[in-house]
Amino acid sequence: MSIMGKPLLFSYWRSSCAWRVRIALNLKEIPYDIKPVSLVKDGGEQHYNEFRDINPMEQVPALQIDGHTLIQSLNIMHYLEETRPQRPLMPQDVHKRAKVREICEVIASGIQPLQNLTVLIYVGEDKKKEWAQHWINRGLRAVEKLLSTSAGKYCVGDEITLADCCLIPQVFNARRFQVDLRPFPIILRIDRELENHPAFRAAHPSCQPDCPPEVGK
Ligand SMILES: O=C(O)/C=C\C(=O)CC(=O)CC(=O)O
Repeated sequence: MSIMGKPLLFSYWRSSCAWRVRIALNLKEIPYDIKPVSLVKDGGEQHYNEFRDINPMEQVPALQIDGHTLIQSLNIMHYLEETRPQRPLMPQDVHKRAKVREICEVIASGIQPLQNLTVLIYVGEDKKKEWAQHWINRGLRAVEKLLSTSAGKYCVGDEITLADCCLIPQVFNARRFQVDLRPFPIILRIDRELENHPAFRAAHPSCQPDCPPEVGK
């Protein structure tokens, strides 16, 4: 694997956290390679010793870049923002910056970890759908409320930011767990706005090298 060459993203096609980073890399037009880590094969390759050395949390994503290995999707996206100023994904205005971080945190700390694979396995097959729906619903209600004052064309104003990188994969997960999205018109509008954006499209699970063929394009 290339430490000093092209960045290498340890990714899984359906991981919403790896997907956030793929969107940011694409928006910034940073060429990168993908090393798929199957979260399901043989109990999960993320638990293998070799991967634990890369990410002790045994999760994707991890990004090898500039001679460093970075973990945690928000950390990685902020690193990209700080080192690759092209196509900024944070606004200039300090209050808008706070709004972007707020929406990212609500999703990355307040929703996604509660419906993560490891948590759903722990919750058990019988309860997992109801559990995921509950926490996604609760979180998206908050996001919709926040967007009612921050959104323009996108989550915060009219420029694409890190908040959009977090929102779109979370909407996919909401659909996956059959959450009724009709109470969230702003979220749905932003999702429609971005679904065909090339950077978002290329990052979509169905366009990943490790997407199972039966899922299709
Ligand atoms: O069923 C699978 O294919 C395994 C894992 C995932 O989708 C990824 C997650 O754990 C959910 C997420 O990223 O929010």
